[in-house]
Amino acid sequence: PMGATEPQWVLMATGRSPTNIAVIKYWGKRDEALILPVNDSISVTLDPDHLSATTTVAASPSFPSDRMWLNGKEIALSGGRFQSCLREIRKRARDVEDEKKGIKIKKEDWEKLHVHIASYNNFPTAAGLASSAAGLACLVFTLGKLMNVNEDYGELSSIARQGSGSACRSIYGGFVKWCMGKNDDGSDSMAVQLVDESHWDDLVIIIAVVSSKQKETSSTSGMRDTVETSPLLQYRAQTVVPSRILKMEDAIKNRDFESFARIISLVEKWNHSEGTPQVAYTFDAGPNAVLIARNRKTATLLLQRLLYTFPPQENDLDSYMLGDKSILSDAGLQSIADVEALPAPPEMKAPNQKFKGDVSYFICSRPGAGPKVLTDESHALIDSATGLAKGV
Ligand SMILES: Nc1ncnc2c1ncn2[C@@H]1O[C@H](COP(=O)(O)OP(=O)(O)OP(=O)(O)O)[C@@H](O)[C@H]1O
Ligand SMILES: C[C@@](O)(CCOP(=O)(O)OP(=O)(O)O)CC(=O)O
Repeated sequence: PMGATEPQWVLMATGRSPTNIAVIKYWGKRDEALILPVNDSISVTLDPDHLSATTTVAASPSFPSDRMWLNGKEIALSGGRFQSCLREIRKRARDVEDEKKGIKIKKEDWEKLHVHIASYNNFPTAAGLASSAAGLACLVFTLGKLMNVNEDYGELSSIARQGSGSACRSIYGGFVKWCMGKNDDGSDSMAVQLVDESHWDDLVIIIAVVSSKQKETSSTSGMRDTVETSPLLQYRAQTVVPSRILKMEDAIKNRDFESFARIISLVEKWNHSEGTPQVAYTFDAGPNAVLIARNRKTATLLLQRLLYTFPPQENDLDSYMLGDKSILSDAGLQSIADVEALPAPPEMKAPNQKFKGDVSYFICSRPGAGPKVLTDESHALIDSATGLAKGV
């Protein structure tokens, strides 16, 4: 029933996708348009409760064009990456029937139907916290649901890859490997799940957000510069990464924190003084540190050290720790007074080194699950009556 005289309908789907943090980084492309990398990479997916994108996609015969709102502001969909994702999902669209709403869409109708997309990130966008990974994975996953796409997750990851490379890894939970592939058309460049989020669930991941300002250099242009100017990148891609990928896969499968931490380096002093690594750390293309503690107990000891050294600027602990706030009480830190009473860590040689205000806030997270559909209509970001983003 798509005639102009019929009452117009709006069909919607809402999904939520996690971010991921690479422990073996993707850096450098061999094909810019298809987003094909020069090396394999491995990441851990973060709990979507703490860091995720939520996206509603809507289709209606009354929409004259495709439109998108990100965090309440309309943005252009004309970019090649958004267009690739839309095109690839549309190509795979199938018949959809919603009996309750009396909507019937034939496979071939999808070519003519336009979509409205509204997305919201529950963390800062374009600040080096992989918003593009969560965002593009969520767009592809949710469009796929709306259009009843039947492809397996490998295929979806390959489409998400064309939106942003790291997005292909956010299609799965747990630990994920992006296999670079060999084919020129990118058909074998996709992500696979190594283990799900329950495999190594005592890991605690604390992100120190040093700056949530928009980065000056995007990963896209940063890695382009590296490809063009660094004679070392080839050596990394061809020699360093392949052997590390194997070691990292073994470390993950065996929950071998020592190997895992050695590969991505150490939180130097403490790990040295303990003799065996307690915490691993990694950075993406930005200033924010991602700290990975081997278990909850270690995470509380880490947090005491972090808050001793980086006390909050404002006298408010609640806004200083986002995500899983319960880590604060586990560490015995209920109030600013508790933070002020923290003793200097024994391994610290210059105990007066405190850097108030250097960290904006922390986010406490853990390995998390992959994308999912949010069926409860209250999560929808598009108003089904108007077809427009809510609250704009
Ligand atoms: N929820 C979303 N839905 C769709 N697109 C998004 C979403 N969030 C971010 N993006 C896209 O990703 C871009 C930001 O990506 P960019 O790579 O610059 O930053 P980042 O992903 O936060 O950092 P990095 O990838 O280096 O960790 C935005 O300008 C927008 O185009
Ligand atoms: C440092 C990284 O986070 C780089 C991520 O780069 P993007 O995936 O954001 O780049 P594009 O493919 O150009 O969109 C490392 C990683 O996630 O593996």
